[in-house]
Amino acid sequence: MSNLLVLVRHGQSEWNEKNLFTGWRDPGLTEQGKAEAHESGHALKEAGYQFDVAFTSALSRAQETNRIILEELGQPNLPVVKDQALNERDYGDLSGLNKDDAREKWGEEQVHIWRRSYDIPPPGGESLKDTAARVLPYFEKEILPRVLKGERVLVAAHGNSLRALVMVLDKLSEAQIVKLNIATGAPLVYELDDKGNVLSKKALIEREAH
Ligand SMILES: O=C(O)[C@@H](CO)OP(=O)(O)O
Repeated sequence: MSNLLVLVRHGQSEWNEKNLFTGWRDPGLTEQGKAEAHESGHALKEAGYQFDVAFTSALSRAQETNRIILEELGQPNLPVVKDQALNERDYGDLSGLNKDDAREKWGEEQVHIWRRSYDIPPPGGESLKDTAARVLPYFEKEILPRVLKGERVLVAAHGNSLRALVMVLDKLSEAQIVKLNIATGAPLVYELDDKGNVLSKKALIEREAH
């Protein structure tokens, strides 16, 4: 298949499990998170996918997920490009706080706005729009040209850096992006035409997103 782009969010992290805002903090994967990464790699292998290059962020949970997937695919030595442009959104002052405690303090609606709105940043952190302003130029300069050359590309990143990408690929509005959650360890397989438009999209694993 030509023009293959697979996006995958890292498996469950230790802070996902503890329900803490994470952002640019760097916890590792839980056992469940590692299992989700293995499952992703296995599903990609079963579906016959192989890659020419993988991109990931500067954070361990995405790098570890990427490593496990490549191991499952039998491609442990694939070139991997790591860049902080693909990092999770910076959660600013919320980083390290418990999400339920934050709801009690600021209210359910305010916390949902910080987590899922397009252009309202959490205090001291990045909105999705801010995140997109670093993810998209990186995608357009470093990732998309390689996809369009026919290289098969895997991107292992984060809930919100991937929401920024999916928003553009799926042509979602600011209202639609509020409702989009990306599940951990569940590859999204895109086939793009030679201009970068989406020809097909499928989720290889159905998992509930939180
Ligand atoms: O804490 C975070 O960094 C992210 C991803 O786990 O959380 P949220 O889903 O609230 O954007």
